[in-house]
Order: sequence, then structure tokens, then C-alpha cells
Amino acid sequence: MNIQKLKFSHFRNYDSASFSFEPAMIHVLFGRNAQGKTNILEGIYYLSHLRSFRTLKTGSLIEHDEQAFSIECLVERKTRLEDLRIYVEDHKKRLFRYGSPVPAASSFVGIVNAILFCPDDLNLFSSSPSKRRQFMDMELVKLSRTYTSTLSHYQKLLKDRNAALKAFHPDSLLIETLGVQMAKEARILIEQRASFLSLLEEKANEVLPVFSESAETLQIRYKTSVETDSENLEEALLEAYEKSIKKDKQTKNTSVGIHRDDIEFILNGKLLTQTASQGQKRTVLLALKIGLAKIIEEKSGQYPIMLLDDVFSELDNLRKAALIASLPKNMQVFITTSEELSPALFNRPVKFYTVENAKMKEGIYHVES
Ligand SMILES: Nc1ncnc2c1ncn2[C@@H]1O[C@H](COP(=O)(O)OP(=O)(O)OP(=O)(O)O)[C@@H](O)[C@H]1O
Repeated sequence: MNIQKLKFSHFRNYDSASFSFEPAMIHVLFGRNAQGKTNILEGIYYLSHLRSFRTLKTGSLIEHDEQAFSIECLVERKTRLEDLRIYVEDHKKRLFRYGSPVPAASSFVGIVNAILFCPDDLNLFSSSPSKRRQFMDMELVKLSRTYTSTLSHYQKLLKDRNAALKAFHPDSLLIETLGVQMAKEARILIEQRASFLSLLEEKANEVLPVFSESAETLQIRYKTSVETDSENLEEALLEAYEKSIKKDKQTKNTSVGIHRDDIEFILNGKLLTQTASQGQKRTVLLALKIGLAKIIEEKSGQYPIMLLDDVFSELDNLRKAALIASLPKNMQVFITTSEELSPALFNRPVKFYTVENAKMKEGIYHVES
């Protein structure tokens, strides 16, 4: 998948700007801080996810003193060229494909498939389990339609069960019936999550050796309230609900289930959060993102677009070169950096751009600070 053209209108610090990009090439966006490099990545990410990775407030994406923004792109998917446009005004989003309105966001999300690495992602390992579930769900939703519909049905059932637990006189039969339906959906979700994580572990381990002189191995464990290899997952889940029913009635909340699950990362046999250095966490995260791109390519026949925001800080020259070497050759990549990089670091065609005050020019220009 390749973005051929991108156009911003009143998006962040871009009043009106058009960009052209090359297929399957690394694009390095160089420039001083606060010039608009990350805003370009944010625009591409927005096309992919219909939300920003930096803010939940859509209004802050509109250029100051303006009322609306739009992002347009021409994206090449396999042999097809998609013409997409997003127009956002007053929290209202309008989506267009080839100029015709797209009524459902779910039919728009994923036409552009972008994977992002940004410095905040490093919190994945130390933040709450919900962030790790979000990481897993976000990717599974893009990979499987069954996962999307099953997850949304499970979430509805969970909401209904919690409402039933909150009732003045909780209806035990209703709670039990909802539990039976939840267990059915949870089994499908657990199986898909566990197999996704095992594939991700395999792919990340293919990439990891490129980054380090010593052999490193990563294990990714799905932590759920029941044994994932248990013969009858549904029964095991029902037992878990039954065991916790007294507590659930007291707290008026469903305390066990896949909405509480977590992922454990183990590097060289030790819990990653307890022993890994910042550099190791960064390389594991990069291996996960590249592993993810490989899974997407295997499932869909095309690589996603890779957005690497400020990826080089804290990486020594060896690791920088290793990162570039590990990027699949036919993947379109965007890298932002405020440090000047030698073209010798790159083992494949690369285009350098300088971003200054919301203007992007080809080449590297030294700007007086
Ligand atoms: N809604 C907005 N309207 C106008 N300008 C904005 C808006 N939001 C952010 N900006 C401006 O965009 C610039 C920040 O852009 P961006 O985050 O892309 O920086 P960057 O070049 O990636 O810098 P760094 O290297 O520090 O990450 C700042 O000058 C900021 O004031």
C-alpha cells in the first residue's frame, strides 16, 4: 500500500499543502522541532484510524482560527487507486470515497492501513492492561471482521450484565443467561487473541536478532482468567463467572472475563518491565511493529504504511542501520527526525525532505535556529 498524494487544508499548522510520495520508499522528514513533521504522520494516521494518536480532541486538529479541516489522499492498494477525503467541522466528520459520501466510519477505517511507532508507545509495557488490550484489539479489528463483530457483541453483553448487577434486586437468571452468551463470544476472542499473539511473537523474533549482537528472545504471553489451552474454554469461563458472582453482586461489576485480560512480555526469560533497558524496550517495540507489518502482508497481500515518529533518538548508529535494514523492502515508510542522517545509513532508496514552518522541500537544508 502506498500513499501517492496527500493534501491538507487547515490541518494543524498546514493552511493548504499538497505532497507527493514515492511507492515503496523511505521518506525521511527532517527539520527542527515544532515545524510540522509529526503533523504529516498524524494526517496519514487519521486517514487510517479516523482519530489522532496525540489527542482525543478533534478540534485541536483544526488550524487555529479556522472552522474545519480536510485531508485528502490518493492511495494505491494492490492495483487499485483509492481517492479518499475526510472533512471535519464542529466534531462532525464527513467521509468520501471517489467523491461519494461514505456513511459508516467502519467502511472507511482500514482502507488506508498505517502502523505507527511514536515515543509514547514505549508506555505500552508499563501502562495499564487496558492499553495492551487496546493495542491487540486495534490490530485484530483490522485483520478480522469476525473479531470486530464478536468484540462489539461481547461489549454489549458485558454492559447488559453490569446493568443487571446494578439493579436493586439483581435478576440471577438474567445474569446467568448473559454469562452463557458472554462465554460463547469470549471463547472466540480468546482463541483469536492467543493465536494473534503467538504469530506476533514468531514474527518479532525474526526481526529482533538484527538489532542486537547477542541473541535475544521474546515471549508474548496472553494472560486470561482461564487456561487458554483448556479443553472446554466456555465451561471454564462459566465456572469463573460463577465463582465471582458473589463479589460481582457486591461490587455491581463483572470482575472476571476477557475485558480484564493482559499481555506479558518476557525478554530472555525475564519480565521485560523489570529488566529491559530503554534501548531494549525500544528495539522490542520496533520488532513488534515490523512483525505486525509482516502479519498484515501475509494476510492481505500488501504491506501497511509504516509511520516512525522520532524513532532514532536513543538508538546508536548500529541500531539505526539495523532498523533500516529490517524494514521490508517494498513497504512505504515515513520517518521524522530532527537529527541529520547520513545517506550511508540507508541500504535502499531513500528520499530526504526538510520541513520548515509547515513547508516541505525535497533535500536536506540547514536552517538557522
Ligand atoms: N491546530 C493548530 N493550528 C495551528 N498550528 C498548530 C496546531 N496544532 C499544532 N500546531 C503547530 O504545529 C507545530 C508542531 O508540529 P509537529 O508536532 O508536527 O512538530 P515536529 O516538527 O514534529 O516537531 P518535533 O521534532 O518537536 O516533534 C507547532 O508549531 C504547533 O504550534
